[in-house]
Order: sequence, then structure tokens, then C-alpha cells
Amino acid sequence: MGLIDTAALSCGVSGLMLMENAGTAVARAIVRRFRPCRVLVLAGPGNNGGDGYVAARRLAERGWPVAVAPLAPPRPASDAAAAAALWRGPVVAADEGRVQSAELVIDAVFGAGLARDVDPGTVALLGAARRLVAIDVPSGVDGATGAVRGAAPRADLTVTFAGLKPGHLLFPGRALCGETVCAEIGMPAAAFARVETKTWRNTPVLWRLPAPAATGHKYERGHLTILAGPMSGAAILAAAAARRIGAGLVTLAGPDPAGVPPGIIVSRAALDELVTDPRRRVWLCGPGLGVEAAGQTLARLVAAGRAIVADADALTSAAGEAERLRGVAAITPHEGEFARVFPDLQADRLSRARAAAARIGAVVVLKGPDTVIAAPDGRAAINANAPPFLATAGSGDTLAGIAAGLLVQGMPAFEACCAAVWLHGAAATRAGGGLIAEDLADHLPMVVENIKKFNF
Ligand SMILES: NC(=O)C1=CN([C@@H]2O[C@H](COP(=O)(O)OP(=O)(O)OC[C@H]3O[C@@H](n4cnc5c(N)ncnc54)[C@H](OP(=O)(O)O)[C@@H]3O)[C@@H](O)[C@H]2O)[C@H](O)CC1
Ligand SMILES: [K+]
Repeated sequence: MGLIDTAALSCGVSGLMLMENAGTAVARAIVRRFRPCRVLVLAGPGNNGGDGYVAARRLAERGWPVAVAPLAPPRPASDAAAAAALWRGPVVAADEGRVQSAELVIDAVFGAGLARDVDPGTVALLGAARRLVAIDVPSGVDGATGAVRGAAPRADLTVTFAGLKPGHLLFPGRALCGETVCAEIGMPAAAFARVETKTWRNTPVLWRLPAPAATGHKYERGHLTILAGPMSGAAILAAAAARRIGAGLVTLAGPDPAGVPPGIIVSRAALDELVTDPRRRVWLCGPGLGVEAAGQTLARLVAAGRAIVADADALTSAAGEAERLRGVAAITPHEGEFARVFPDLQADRLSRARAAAARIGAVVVLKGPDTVIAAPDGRAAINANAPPFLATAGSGDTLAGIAAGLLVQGMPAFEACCAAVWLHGAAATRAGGGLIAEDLADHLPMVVENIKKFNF
């Protein structure tokens, strides 16, 4: 049973009432999407199965032909047993032939109580369904991590309750849920208040973008310094993004970066001189810099106590030596870079990002189609708005530039990183298929305008 369910019960809410609402919500979601058809409910031994019995009763009340196939009897004296006792329709054996001939199968086998790998017989049964509606999660998907325990079927529709779980947002679970509906089932506000939530879906309600003061000047809007190396295109992409997201001034620091557009300042001054400039509080270190140079400058910036976003070569320079990143504000690794820096961290993405953030005392943005942003204090957000065509060269440099551009305007590191990841995904969606990294920054102003319009 999940923490929220336990909290609900301790708030005096009856589990049976929640189950009734949950099963009713499943039936309602089905009726809204499908024509009446022959339904088979595969019911497991726990409350997930109990929800299945309620959904069966609600569909039958509407005249749908429904049968329930229990894979195990409900636990004695449980809410599920009470729900099963109210089912007066056909109870049939769970066999593959029946599953195949049903026009719609409801997967009520395992939900939040999944405790081990699903056995091959159950996997085969679920896999035989022509059309599958999963209650809470497709059985086999771990709701806490999105990992698959043994195997899990691909659902057409998943109906969950009270709030999305990490498993609905993290791959591979996310890909197996199909359309995902989150139903309100009467969970009291007091139950949510009792559970200290530390994991959220990344949306604009989590953060507030900085607003420039009416009388502010460019330095007040933030002065970002980006180290530029032999592949100066990476630093230029980051600089464009930082400027579009509102940094007042961006300097590229490097020997001679090529192709720098007007509006970006280039400084060839020695690093020691730049680092001691008190206006240069925030730095981006890594993109296109070269591993050796990145390692040296990173150490210098950390020693000077600067707020640093470390990406790309700065991460590679810390391969197997994560402690070299201690003192930075945020790191933005993709899976490969993460594995190089933290080879011993092997768990799911959410746990790994959290563990890494705690270890180095910095925000970790573990990039991917389901980017995880984790803070050293345990807060974490999972992002789900990135289109697949965002996976393109230079996209990461742009993200690092947005994060640094928000940090320099005074946003706290966790909020700046969450906002950067979401804005990056929204800009890509707005740019559409065929985007190249150069397009992303130009879409940021409209994305920001839309956030303001919807009053987040
Ligand atoms: N607020 C809500 O979100 C509500 C959710 N509801 C539903 O309740 C389930 C969670 O119910 P729970 O009883 O805790 O767990 P499950 O139904 O998922 O399954 C537990 C039983 O399954 C056995 N189990 C677990 N994994 C396996 C496996 N791989 N193979 C075989 N058996 C397995 C487990 O056995 P144990 O031996 O480990 O004890 C349990 O018997 C949630 O998902 C929602 O659907 C409420 O109805 C309403 C409120
Ligand atoms: K299920």
C-alpha cells in the first residue's frame, strides 16, 4: 500500500470508499473511450484486483457483458474481498483463449503492491490481450521507478488515482502506460498534507521565472561568463540561450572563439583576472572546452566560490572523481557522462540522480527523454514534455545555457534547472520536427510569454 493510501486511512477515509471510487473511475474512463464490448477483468489478490471487481460491477450496471477471471483469490477480510463479494456476474478461469477472445481486457493484477518479478504465466495472459486497460499501472511496471519487474504488457489506457507516480513518467514504464488518466477518488487534502512529497512532475507550477525590475540595468539582470574552447559553437549556443532567457550580459571567455554573433562579449583576459571580478558570479563550464582545460578551469572556479553549471567536458574531467564537482551549483550529465562520473551508482534514474546530488551537494540534471532533476536535499522533479526530436547535437549546450541564464538572474539552482528543462522541452515542441539546436533559443521568448498568459 502506498504512503498516501495509509495516510488516507489514518485520516478516517474508508479504503472501501476509495476502492469504490477508483473502480468507478476506471469504468467511466472506459465508457468514455470505447463502445460496449465483451470485457474480461484479470483480477489479482490485492486492492488492485479489488478495483477491478468494482470496475466490472460498474460496467455490468451499464449493460456491458463482463466476466472476472481471478488469478488468485482476494486476501481474506480485505477491501478487495468485500468488493469481490459484491460481484454477481460470471467468474471464469483465467486462460489465454478467454483473454484472446475478449474485446477489452482490464489488467487489475498488480498495482502499487508489486513486490517481485511477474511470473511467466501471468505475463503470457496479459500479453494475449487485444486491447488492454491497466488499473493504476500495467502489471509489472514498478510505480516508484518505471522499471519493469520481469515483464509488463503495453496498455492502451492506464487509469491511476490521486496523482501520477514516477512510473507513469519514467521510461520504460511511461511507454507501456498508453494514454494515462489520473482520476480524483476523494483522497482528502489532509492525507496529502501528511505525506511529505518530494517527487513531482516538472511543470511551471513548481517554479517562478524571474521578472526584470522596471528600473533594472543589464548587470542587475545578471552577468554570465561562459568558458569557450576549441569547439566554440557549443559555447555560442549556450550564450544565445542564456541571453534569450533573460541574462543581461553574456561574456565568452576564451583565447579566440570564432563566429561569435554581435551582442555577445568576448574576453581574452586571463582566467585569474576574470575569476576575481566580483560581477562574474555565475559561470558555465564545459561545453566545447576540451577535457583538460575544463578540468583545470573547473578547479579554479570552485576554489573561487563561483556558482557554476558544469556540463560536457567538465563532467568528463571528473570521470570517476565525483568529488571534483563538489562546490558547483548544478551538473547536467546525459547517461554516458553520468556513468563516467558516478560508475558505482546503478539504481533507477530517480534514485541515481538523488544519490549523486546528495554526494556532490549540487543539483543533478540527469538528461534523457525523462530528464530527472534532483536536489541535494532529496527534492526531485521528472520532466515529461521533451519531444523525441530534441535529441540533436547542441541541444545539451542550449539547456546548460538556459539553466545558467536563469541562475544568473537569481533563481535557486533546483528551480532554475527545473525551469530550464521544461522551457527547453516547450521550445522544442514549439519549433517542431526537424529542429536544429540553433532554433531552440529563438522560441524561448514565446514559451515564456505563454507561461505568463496562463498565469502559472
Ligand atoms: N489511493 C490510491 O491510489 C488507491 C489505490 N487503490 C488500489 O490499490 C492498489 C494497491 O493495492 P495493494 O493491495 O497494496 O497491492 P496490489 O493489489 O498491487 O498487490 C498486492 C498483492 O499482490 C501480491 N504480489 C505482489 N507482487 C507479486 C508478484 N510479482 N507475483 C505474485 N504476487 C505478487 C502481493 O503478495 P505478497 O506475497 O507480496 O504479499 C499482494 O498479495 C493500487 O495499485 C490501486 O489499484 C485502492 O483501491 C484505492 C485507493
Ligand atoms: K494493474
